[in-house]
Amino acid sequence: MALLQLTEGMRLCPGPVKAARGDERQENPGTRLMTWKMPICLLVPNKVLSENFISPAEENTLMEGIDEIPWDKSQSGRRKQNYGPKCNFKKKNMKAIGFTGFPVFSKFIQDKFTYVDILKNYQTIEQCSLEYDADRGASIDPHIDDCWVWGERIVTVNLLEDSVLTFTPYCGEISRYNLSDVVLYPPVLDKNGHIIQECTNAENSHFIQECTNAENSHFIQECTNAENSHLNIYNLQDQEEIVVRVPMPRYSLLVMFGCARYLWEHCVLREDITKRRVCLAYREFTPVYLNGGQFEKIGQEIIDRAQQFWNHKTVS
Ligand SMILES: O=C(O)CCC(=O)C(=O)O
Ligand SMILES: [Fe+2]
Repeated sequence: MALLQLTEGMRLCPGPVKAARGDERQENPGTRLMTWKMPICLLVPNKVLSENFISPAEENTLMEGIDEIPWDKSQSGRRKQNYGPKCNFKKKNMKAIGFTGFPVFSKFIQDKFTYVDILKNYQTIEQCSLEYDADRGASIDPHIDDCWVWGERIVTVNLLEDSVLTFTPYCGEISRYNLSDVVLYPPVLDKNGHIIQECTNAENSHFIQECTNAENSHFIQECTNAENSHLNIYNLQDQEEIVVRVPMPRYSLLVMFGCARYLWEHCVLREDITKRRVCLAYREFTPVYLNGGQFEKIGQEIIDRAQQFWNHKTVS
């Protein structure tokens, strides 16, 4: 399956996020935020997108199943269906109880992950359907997905309409989002998006120590040094004014990792929901929950549950 490295279609927007969200649209209600007058292509390393990951027929199958399951209300006008362990990110507490795996109609998506190089050894431990309805003004605020339990590769499959993931550099506290935990475990992918083999070799009991050496690990240092960081190209004074717009076409798969995962916050703006968008979001464990990791035991219990698939028509 072909994977496109996303270098085009990203826009460096001159101006604060607030202006990007509202002002320009009010002046020009017909224009989309993507059509900036002075687009500058910005290579954000470590974001990969596979277009047409699923077919229209597969989307139909998914949506039929999804809409037969009740939705839960979520924040910012979203609705969700969440399958995974219960996590308290502040207390760093995780419970397997209540997690019974995933709806069987969505299994083919996880099966397809096997053919994506960048998703080698990807074991989903959380799958979440998210619905954004324009009538409810749905959006998701800028954030970084938790770094204590959720691993490097965050995957989304995009359904029903094209949308955009908007990135802004994160300049806040390292304690937020449990970002400080990132240095405690090895990266899964190098900066070119290649799997770091030694780190996924379960037989190598010292893999954590090996891979947390200065050369391989510590994304935060690695990505902010002059050589690797594309942020530095622009010699940013006001980092909060940088906005990168990443298209998420309908039917596509998007994998966020490395710098895009740890150094940028991402959000979906209300303006980028035309009618109704649904996405499936997938998460894997951080290495401390995997083979040889400190919390392998609870990790294995959850992985056993994550390998179950149930029929929503026969299970209540
Ligand atoms: O809707 C999306 O594509 C992003 C969702 C997201 O960022 C999240 O669930 O953490
Ligand atoms: Fe997220």
